[in-house]
Amino acid sequence: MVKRLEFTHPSLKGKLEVPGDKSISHRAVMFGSVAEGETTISHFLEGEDCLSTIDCFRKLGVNIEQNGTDVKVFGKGFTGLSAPSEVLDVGNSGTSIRLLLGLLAGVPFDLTFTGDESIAKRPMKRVVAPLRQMGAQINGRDDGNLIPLTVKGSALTGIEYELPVASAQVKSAILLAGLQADGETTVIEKERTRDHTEKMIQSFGGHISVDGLRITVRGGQSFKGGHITVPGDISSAAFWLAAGAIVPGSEITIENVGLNPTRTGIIDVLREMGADMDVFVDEKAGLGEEVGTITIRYSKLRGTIIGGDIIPRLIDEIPIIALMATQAKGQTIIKNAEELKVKETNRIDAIATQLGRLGAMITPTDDGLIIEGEQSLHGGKVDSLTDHRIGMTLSIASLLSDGPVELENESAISVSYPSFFDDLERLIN
Ligand SMILES: O=C(O)C1=C[C@@H](OP(=O)(O)O)[C@@H](O)[C@H](O)C1
Ligand SMILES: C=C(OP(=O)(O)O)C(=O)O
Repeated sequence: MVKRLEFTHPSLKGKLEVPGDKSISHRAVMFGSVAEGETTISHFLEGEDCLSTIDCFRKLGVNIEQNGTDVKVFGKGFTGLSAPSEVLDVGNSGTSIRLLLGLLAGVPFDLTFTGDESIAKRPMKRVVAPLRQMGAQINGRDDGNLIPLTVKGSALTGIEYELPVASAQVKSAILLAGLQADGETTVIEKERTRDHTEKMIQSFGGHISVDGLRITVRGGQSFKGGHITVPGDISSAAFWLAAGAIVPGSEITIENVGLNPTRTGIIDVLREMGADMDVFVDEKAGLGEEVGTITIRYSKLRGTIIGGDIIPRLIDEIPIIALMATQAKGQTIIKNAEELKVKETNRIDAIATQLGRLGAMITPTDDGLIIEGEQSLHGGKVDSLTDHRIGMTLSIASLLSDGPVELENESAISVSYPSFFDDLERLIN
């Protein structure tokens, strides 16, 4: 499908709430399923990725009622899951497969995972290798580096594991396996990554110890269901933060957005680039997750250098940050972001080629991008390459382009933000 995006001197104004956080929505369903008793979830992200997680647990015998953004999970406990008669299909979702491999490595039955064309290219050895060290029996293409993968549920033993990559998915997979392993499991992070799994273990009544970058869980724990209100996803809000900052005449307020410090790298970058922005931390969402309100107004930005330990705190926001940088005064350099190569697409290439089609001068490097500032964009034909974040970045770019933008594969956006174009229309003046 092709979407034609054509705007004449738009400005974006208004208040909105973005859909629920994708990382937290996945984890709420996972913990709700292996907890005892009922879990109710409100402001759940009804995006395709999180629906894939629900679908997998239904196939594992968990009764889940989903009514829009309200979800009720009738937990079965770790021991109540049943052998699926079908293959578990994670669709486009890296978070689903990597976390489920950990969560399910120790169940007493066999299962098979598959997914779409993009997930079939994404590396799985990063989770398969440590899980095998724990005793998991996982087999698949390319010695388990690529799906389809089969898991032959087996007894697990705790390990101490130093993460070779800064990845919350790998950390979470090991911790989730550790919950069913014999003894203790310790993960040592390279750099701090999003800590929603750690917070959720606690809010479901479990125990976890976090000592700097060293995180330990013990096996044999049980969890108790409860209520979870999912904060708005800062990774979705990022598109409006960028649009507000670079589209002349804009002023946007985003309410109830998650402000967990392991996710707020975009706010640090906006400040560094000189954005006109107010951030208020309002309340706790009941998960130990900070929530608040951000207001952003158009202003002239300046280029910056982004690298080091901020990268995991903004990894999914790099496509939209690259677009912001095309409008800033001076050059922007993004480095230490090689992980972008193994997302839904190779995002380093996708950003450079697709924004390049609209006239942006962006040089891909081995671990990031060099972006020239103060560029004017023109219309053209672009492609999301079936990557939701690339699709949304190109849609925001169309607000600045002189001439229509034709976006191919726009439907990918529903992976994380099904109401993206409705919200865009509401904000346009
Ligand atoms: O744990 C999570 O929910 C996620 C972790 C990140 O992936 P990596 O762990 O591969 O960096 C991120 O890119 C993804 O969108 C969601
Ligand atoms: C990388 C992403 O997600 P996942 O790894 O879950 O596919 C993303 O949402 O940008």
